[in-house]
Amino acid sequence: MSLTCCTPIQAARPPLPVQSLGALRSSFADLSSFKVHKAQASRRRVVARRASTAVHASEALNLVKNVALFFTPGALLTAYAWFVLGKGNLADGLSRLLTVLSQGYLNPNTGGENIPVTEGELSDLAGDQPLFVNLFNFFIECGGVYKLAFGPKCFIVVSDPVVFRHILRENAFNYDKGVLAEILEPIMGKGLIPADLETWKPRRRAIQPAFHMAYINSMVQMFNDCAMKTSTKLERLTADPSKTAVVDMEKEFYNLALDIIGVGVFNYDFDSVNSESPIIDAVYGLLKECEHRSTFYLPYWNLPLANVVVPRQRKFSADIKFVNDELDVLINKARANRTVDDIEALQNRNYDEVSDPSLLRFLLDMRGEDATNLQLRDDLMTMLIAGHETTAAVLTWALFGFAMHPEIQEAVVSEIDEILGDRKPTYDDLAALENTRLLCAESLRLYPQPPVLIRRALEDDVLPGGLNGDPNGYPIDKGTDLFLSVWNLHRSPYLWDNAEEFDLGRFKRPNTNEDFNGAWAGYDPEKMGQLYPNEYTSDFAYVPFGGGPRKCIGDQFAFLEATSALAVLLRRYHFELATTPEEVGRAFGASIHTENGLKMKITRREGTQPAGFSGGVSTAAAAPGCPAAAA
Ligand code: HEM
Repeated sequence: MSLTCCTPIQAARPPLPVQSLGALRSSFADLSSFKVHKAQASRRRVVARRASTAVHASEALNLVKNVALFFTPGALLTAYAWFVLGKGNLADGLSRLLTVLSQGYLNPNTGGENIPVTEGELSDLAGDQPLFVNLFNFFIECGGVYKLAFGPKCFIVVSDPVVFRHILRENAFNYDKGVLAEILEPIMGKGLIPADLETWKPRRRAIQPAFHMAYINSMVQMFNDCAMKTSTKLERLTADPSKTAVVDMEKEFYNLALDIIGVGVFNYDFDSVNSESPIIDAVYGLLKECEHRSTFYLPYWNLPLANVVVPRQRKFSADIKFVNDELDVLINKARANRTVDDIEALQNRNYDEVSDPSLLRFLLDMRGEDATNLQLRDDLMTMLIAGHETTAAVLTWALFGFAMHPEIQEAVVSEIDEILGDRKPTYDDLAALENTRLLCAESLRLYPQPPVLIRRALEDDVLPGGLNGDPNGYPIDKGTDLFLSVWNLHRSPYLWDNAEEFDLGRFKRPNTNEDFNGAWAGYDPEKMGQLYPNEYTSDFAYVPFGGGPRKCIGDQFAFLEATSALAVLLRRYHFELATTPEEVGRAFGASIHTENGLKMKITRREGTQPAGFSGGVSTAAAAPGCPAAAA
């Protein structure tokens, strides 16, 4: 790799462990065509240039295909972009021009004159790797806080736990979701994730109590029943012992997670594990569009007529209308059966007897909560999207990590056999499955979803310098856009031993780095009172669910869901990778989920019960929408 460090601050940084370097070399081998120039200017600057003109040409072609379609005086503007705006290739010129036109400003001032700068063109980043993977390289080169000045926009990239803590918790209300809110607003409206602070505060206060203990317990029963539905499907697929069943488990996890979130949020059974339907198509269309918008460089969908002329935007308009109409029907139906009560009374209901335990029901029944249909729809849509792909990704990567490590398989499966057998797990059982939980936790460390959190400063602020940064901190201006790279944080060689390694025991060991001079408290497993290691146990070095007031509201829901699904499936089946690990790894690099799926050879484990639970632990009725598990 030709990237080198040059500044005094970087030279003072501890050398990378050999293992990390090896892994970095292989992970980022294709970045070796980057060339770094060292500049001794007062402002440190790293200029990266991509050498391959072939890549430039194909990127340019793709971008032109995407934008020229609707950009009416295309030829004129292309020429303007390329020749008048100057440097880079055609794609770079178009990127600058379109962003200027659609967002109305050029190179906003981000303050932070003393922040190391990584500067280049859009095409420098648009290689085979997604943006967040490239950002790791620049982190190693420039430090825990640096400016990314590629194309027309400038972001500050954060990879340091002390700075994460400042932005997410200590000065959290100085930041909103910025670019992310702009991207998600057409889909989630004013739902919790994109909401401005004024909208967010009362909605968070209203929704938080809905995730109470009785609800979570009732959800655990539903998770088990839905996971059993997947197990029953695998039983069918493995029925013929003369044939090896190869199943795309990523797809199965996406279906399972969709069924679960539908029931948990609005008591709607998509039944996507077993069937296909227009509503499932439309929801998947929206999820794909969310991914597309959050990873595409140019917000072309904001341009006039984009939703008429661009086929994928036409499909998006149709999908969102379809899903919104369905949600309206569900909300109106639930509204018609409203039985209003105080929060405490609602939380103390006997959930074994409640036919509709969903969040929607709780929000409608809560006294004093008179959210409009529009606000409820935004909240439901947000949770549908926030709770689906994220959980499916954890399951996919946990199974990948499991399949890759025989010693992990042994530790996880023997624990499930011992604690559960074929019994239906309760909350306490899932809490006792330490190895299965740590399997999920380690997957979330190496493959965090989302890999980057986005913020915009509402007022001027001073960011802490972090490890080896400026001891006086970094002043930033109001309006500054920030990428908080969870990916970098979770793989940081300054925070984790053998950071690139999938290690089930990692979160059982304490960990610290004295170079922080006490500014970072390190990781302490003794603090782990909850189901999973989090921002408190790691002092903001491990934040798969974010941290501070805007932390994920569904963290327990998701963690229990993933643990339950793995417990049910790993007990009953052997899973063996049907493709090479490199293929899976490469696919991950190309997308936020695996591109070719996670193909697994599946065989039944003898002596287990694949199509039902045994042993009478749970007395809970089967969750609505999911089949009653055999007792
Ligand atoms: C493994 C699964 C999940 C992961 C990794 C995850 C991750 C996250 C992260 C990192 C955030 C913070 C975003 C930020 O600070 O910008 C967040 C927020 C959020 N998540 Fe999750 N999430 C998961 C599952 C869920 C589920 C199941 C639900 C709902 C049932 C949910 C609902 C939300 C909501 C509503 C927010 C916004 C919270 C707020 O701003 O107040 N998430 N999630």
